[in-house]
Amino acid sequence: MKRIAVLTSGGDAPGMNAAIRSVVRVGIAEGLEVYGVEQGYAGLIAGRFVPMTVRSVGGIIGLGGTVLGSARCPEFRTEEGRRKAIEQMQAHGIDGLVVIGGGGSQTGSLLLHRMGFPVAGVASTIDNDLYGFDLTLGVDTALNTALESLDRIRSTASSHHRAFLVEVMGRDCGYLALMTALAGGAEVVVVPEVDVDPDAVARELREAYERGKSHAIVVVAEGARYNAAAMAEHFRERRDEVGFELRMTVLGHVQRGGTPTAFDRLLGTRAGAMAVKLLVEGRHGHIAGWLEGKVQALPLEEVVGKKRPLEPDLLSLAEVLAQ
Ligand SMILES: Nc1ncnc2c1ncn2[C@@H]1O[C@H](COP(=O)(O)OP(=O)(O)O)[C@@H](O)[C@H]1O
Ligand SMILES: O=P(O)(O)OC[C@H]1O[C@](O)(COP(=O)(O)O)[C@@H](O)[C@@H]1O
Ligand SMILES: [Mg+2]
Repeated sequence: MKRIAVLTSGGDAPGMNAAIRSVVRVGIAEGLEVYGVEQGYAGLIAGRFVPMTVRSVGGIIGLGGTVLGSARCPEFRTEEGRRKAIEQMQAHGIDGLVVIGGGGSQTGSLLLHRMGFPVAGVASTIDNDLYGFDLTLGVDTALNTALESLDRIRSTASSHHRAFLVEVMGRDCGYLALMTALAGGAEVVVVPEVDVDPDAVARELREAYERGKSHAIVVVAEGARYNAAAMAEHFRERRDEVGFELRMTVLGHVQRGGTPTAFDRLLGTRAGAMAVKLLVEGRHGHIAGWLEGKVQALPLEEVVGKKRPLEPDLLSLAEVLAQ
């Protein structure tokens, strides 16, 4: 292997820049030429390769987002699109690819691997929905950001004796919501993995009100059957059942931006380094991520296409603690 490329794909995640920096510098230290691909798979298909030097990644370790840019690329979902991507890499003499991204991106990288192109992944998404890993790159920062917002909401909720519906990201995975609720001391958490009746949520709020709580926080995952807006709409005509006056905050992309935590910088750094080693050592079709207290590689075949379960114990713990 002489020349590798690195791209970031899907929703950006804090720590991606640390991973890019690590891929570039470890790759160069291994004697490889390293190219960055702009805008994820869209840039791969269009041949947007930029030669990287040790200097091109100077000063980026603490930056949120991704200096390479990211994209969602429908064309890459087609075999034709993936063939074009491989042709572009061959035309540029690239013989290995590091894909920094989440479940969708790694589905794409597995398909490249099956087409015979050497790939290595870095498990990266704020959703923490990748099967097989304990934590993906960006989750720690996103969780801390959501938590900071929740703390701010709680103080104003308490002053006004209100209940808040706080919606957090995670696509169809409830991990961020559950952990935000647990770490933020929320009264109720609503995740996509459990079908929650909004009337049951109203009852819980009412009980909290009658117990004399000064506020109540419901953390709602965006992918739940009733997201925050749907839940608020459901409660609109039932204010008396809830007790508290109600407000809603959708945290949205705030959770995806900002400076990566120490954990995410270190995870990006170590997983990026491992991805390069995987390519160099010929362990193609693997993905590096955080598992059991260290960075480990798993075969993409074992990771892609499976659903990461939520820990049921933590769901019941959140319920017990919400007294
Ligand atoms: N089933 C698939 N087959 C091929 N490529 C895919 C597939 N799913 C996603 N991708 C590619 O990966 C990109 C990012 O996926 P997405 O699900 O949006 O983000 P993430 O990788 O963060 O989960 C998509 O825009 C598409 O180009
Ligand atoms: O940025 P967009 O395109 O609005 O997408 C929002 C989605 O991206 C995420 O922030 C991250 O998801 P991915 O890591 O799968 O890209 C989800 O939590 C959210 O549902
Ligand atoms: Mg995803």
